[in-house]
Amino acid sequence: MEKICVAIRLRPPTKQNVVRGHHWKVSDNSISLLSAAGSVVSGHTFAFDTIFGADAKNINIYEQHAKDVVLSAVAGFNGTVFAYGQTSSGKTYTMRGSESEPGITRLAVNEIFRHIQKASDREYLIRVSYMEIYNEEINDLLTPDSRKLQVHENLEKGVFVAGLREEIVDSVEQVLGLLEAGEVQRHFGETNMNINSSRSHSIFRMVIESRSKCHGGQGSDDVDAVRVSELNLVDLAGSERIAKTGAGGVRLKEGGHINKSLMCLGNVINKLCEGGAKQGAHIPYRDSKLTRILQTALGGNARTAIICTMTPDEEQIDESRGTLQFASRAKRVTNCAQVNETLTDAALLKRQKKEIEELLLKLQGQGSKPSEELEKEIKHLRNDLLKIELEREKLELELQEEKKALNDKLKEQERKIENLSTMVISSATDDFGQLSQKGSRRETWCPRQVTSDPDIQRMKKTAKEFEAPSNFLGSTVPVSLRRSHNLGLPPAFGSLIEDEEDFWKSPDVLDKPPTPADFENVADEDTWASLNGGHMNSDLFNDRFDRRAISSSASEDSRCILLEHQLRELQAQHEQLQTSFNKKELEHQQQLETAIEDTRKFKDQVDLLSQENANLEEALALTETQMLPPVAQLSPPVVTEDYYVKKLEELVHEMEVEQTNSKQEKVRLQEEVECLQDQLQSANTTLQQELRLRTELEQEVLLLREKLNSPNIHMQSSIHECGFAKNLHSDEGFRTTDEISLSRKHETGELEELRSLESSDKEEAYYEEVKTLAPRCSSISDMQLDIVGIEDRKSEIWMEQITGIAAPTKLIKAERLLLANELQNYIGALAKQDAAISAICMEMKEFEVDIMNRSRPIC
Ligand SMILES: Nc1ncnc2c1ncn2[C@@H]1O[C@H](COP(=O)(O)OP(=O)(O)OP(=O)(O)O)[C@@H](O)[C@H]1O
Repeated sequence: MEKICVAIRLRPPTKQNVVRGHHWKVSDNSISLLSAAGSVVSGHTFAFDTIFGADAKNINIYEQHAKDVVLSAVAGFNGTVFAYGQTSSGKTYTMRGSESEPGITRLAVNEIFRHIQKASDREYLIRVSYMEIYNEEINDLLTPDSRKLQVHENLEKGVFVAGLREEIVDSVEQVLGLLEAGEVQRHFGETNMNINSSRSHSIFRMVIESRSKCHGGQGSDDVDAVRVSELNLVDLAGSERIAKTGAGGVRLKEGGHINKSLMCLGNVINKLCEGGAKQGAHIPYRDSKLTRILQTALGGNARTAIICTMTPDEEQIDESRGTLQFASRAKRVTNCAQVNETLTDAALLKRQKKEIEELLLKLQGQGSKPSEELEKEIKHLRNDLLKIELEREKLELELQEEKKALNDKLKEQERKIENLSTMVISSATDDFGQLSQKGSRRETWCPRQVTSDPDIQRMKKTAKEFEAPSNFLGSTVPVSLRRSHNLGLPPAFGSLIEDEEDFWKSPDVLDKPPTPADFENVADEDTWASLNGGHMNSDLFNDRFDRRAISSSASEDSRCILLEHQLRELQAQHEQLQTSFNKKELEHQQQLETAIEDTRKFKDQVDLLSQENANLEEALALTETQMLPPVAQLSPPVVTEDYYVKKLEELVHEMEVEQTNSKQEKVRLQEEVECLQDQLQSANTTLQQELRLRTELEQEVLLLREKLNSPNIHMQSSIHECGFAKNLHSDEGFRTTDEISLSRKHETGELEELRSLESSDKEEAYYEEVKTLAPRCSSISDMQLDIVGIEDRKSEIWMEQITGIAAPTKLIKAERLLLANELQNYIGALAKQDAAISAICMEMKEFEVDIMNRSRPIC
């Protein structure tokens, strides 16, 4: 047994910098309402396990308050986390959150998948569903067309929503996708208090199934047990005051439904915290869809955490107080959570098989002792069977008793209807046919003074008429009503009385009305009230008949109408009883069937174990016979011939099974060989590819080597070319022409133009110019001067050329370095390829050996 965990979350105020009147103050784990002066308002201090202030983040709330419930759900306990509070207090903010601050739902989903991925010993299957309760109708948020779903309950599933879609999921992303899709379908709307107010309660459910990964192996007994738990993450719609939300039309209707269902939730919590569940009192889960769906979470087999959200605003003090009161009650509710583990049929069989094997082993090891154990086991099972049978009988008896009681009730109702029918008829007859005979009847049963007025006497006699029906409630003596409280008067009858009021006020009519003590034989008032459909005023009962007596035939008509009305109501009651009787009968029938089914199963188990026991005893006898000394063996065999025949047949059967198995194994091995051959072939292909790649790489390396050598040659030839050109200029007989042209160029300033030309083109341009300008040279001195200039210029150009070559040389060197690195990398890659190829070769060899081994004929 554990209590529901309740935490309070205070959202930030909606208005900043307001004048401080009454306000809430949090200190440690308690919250109090303070007046403007700062004193605590009496009766307004509430204590809780945790109170989260306005600066708390969703992650803090999850870690401290919801995480345990989520992890318990992974471990097989049912769990529910829900947010409760008035509108706009931050429920959706807490449960759904935002992109920047994910809420409890997202954090829980992440946690579950993180946990599952880490778990190495169990495997999990997760299903999710998402529904909303809108205007007291259940809609499937994952299937928009699925509306108005119904809640059902059965022994196997407990309370469930029929037709709700469940999606199997295997990743956080998939769940978040479904959540988003569901959110789109959910009903939100704008009110004065919240621009995006939830108009429905939403329930996001994760069903977590898990089982041990080593099922089928040796080890724990419970390896095949399956755990199934549910985690409900609920975002409730908030309670609202119509005056504040300004709801009208659709919003008004929604608000009504929201408030009603929250009231039902409050009622359930109230009943539970008063200890109703323990005392077996009725808990009104069925009053709303919300409480019905959350039934397990409230006082049932589940761990539950509630986050009560509230706003600190002064205008919302009443609502916040309501939330705190709800929270205080909720934290007193106790749940009884346990791991939900089920055994599949296969697992059950396996467990039993294992038990038998163990028993056999013991039998072999310890002589006859295990058979005692077996007997014990059988006894135990028989006891269980007996218990179940007893329970079934009890149920049958109960059913019969209930049937009888209902039948009796029905009969009684029928009798009453009959009586009333008779009364209706007789009253009509009395009124119109037998008025003249009334004078001869008994005066009165009322011990009071009677007037001499003939009308009044007639009235009294008519009152006796009511007393008369001898079969009224099976009594033959006069009956009256016990007056204790006023049950109200039907309007038609009321008006009748008003008409005659003056008459009754007259002191001559009656002295005093009779008191209950005046009557010895009285009928129960409730019976009378039920006969009259709860409308009869017992104070007026006696008077009614007196007044009727003196009233006209119209009042007799009213009586007829009244009786007919009662008759109709009784018939309705009768029908109701009949329906409930049928329902009860059906329920009992179902219970009976279940009990019979259980009994049958147990019987089967007992038979199985008895059979097993018999076999074991036979086997034991046989072993003992075989172990007898040779002389003893000469004595007549303990086991019959039939037994041997049976054993032989079994042996033959076993061999046949083994043969079939070995055939299947052969086929499987052949398939495996084929598969391995395929693998070999693909490995061969890979090898070919690797070899081709290797050749390519080698070629590439060669090319790179060539490339590395080539820049040297190029550089040397460039240098050589430069030197050669210099020599050429000094040796050739162009000098004069050059000198002339250059001196001319100096004169004309055209040499400057030449200098700006690219160094490679400079020489050529220079000679061209020399050729063109030569005829223009006239004096030798000029020529001599020019020769000096030309020489200087030439050496300048050569220097430029040499400097020009230095830069490419540097580049080439860098390139060479790069290429060397690249080459190194290629060589490394080549080595890796070599290693891979040798590994593949090794693997291939292993495959071949394996294939050889497997292809050997099976002995
Ligand atoms: N702790 C908080 N911190 C910051 N903002 C908050 C906090 N709680 C709520 N809010 C803001 O207040 C507004 C109303 O919150 P929310 O919609 O979660 O309220 P609600 O209780 O779900 O209301 P309803 O019942 O009407 O759906 C939102 O804009 C939300 O961002």
